Amino acid sequence: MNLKTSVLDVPGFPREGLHFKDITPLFSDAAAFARAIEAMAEPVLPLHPTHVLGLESRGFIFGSALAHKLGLGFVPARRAGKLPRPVLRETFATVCGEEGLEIHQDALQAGDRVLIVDDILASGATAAAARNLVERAGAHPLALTTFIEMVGAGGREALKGMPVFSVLTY
Ligand SMILES: O=P(O)(O)OC[C@H]1O[C@H](OP(=O)(O)OP(=O)(O)O)[C@H](O)[C@@H]1O
Ligand SMILES: Nc1ncnc2[nH]cnc12
Repeated sequence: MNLKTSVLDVPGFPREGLHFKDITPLFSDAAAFARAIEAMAEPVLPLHPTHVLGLESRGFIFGSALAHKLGLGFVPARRAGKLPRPVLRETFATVCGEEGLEIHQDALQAGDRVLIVDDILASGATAAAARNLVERAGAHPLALTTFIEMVGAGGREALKGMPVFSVLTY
């Protein structure tokens, strides 16, 4: 199965000069979505994660499916201001301005082995913020698993020292 047929290229979105990868066709195709989750699960099984940290919002879709498949708890990393109880917050720069990512202060504990899950790795700013949150919580960031990796966008460099697994590269 060629999963690239489930990803549509949208030049000019969300603005001129950017090239958006639309993965909604993957989600609506049960067989393709299942194959994507299998491909994301396979390399991380030997790491023995205890939790999945899913990054808002498309990382929630992959992350919750993966957590279910692996029998793990799911922790959401949300945009700033969305979680109701005390949080840890990391801010980072994106092409659209400054963003904040938060987890509940009590979401992870020392000794937890956390798999960070997102839909796409580009500059790595989002995943690096997530890794910092895991470390600040006293837990261990095991790896990032992402469906798409934009090679040459700086993601691997931003996550130096942490394994990165991706299913599709562009
Ligand atoms: O590696 P980076 O340069 O940080 O880019 C990757 C991030 O960009 C997208 O998030 P977006 O803000 O578009 O969120 P969404 O999933 O809610 O659409 C994507 O879901 C990743 O989280
Ligand atoms: N090229 C891209 N397509 C979709 N989401 C993204 N997030 C960062 N880069 C992206």
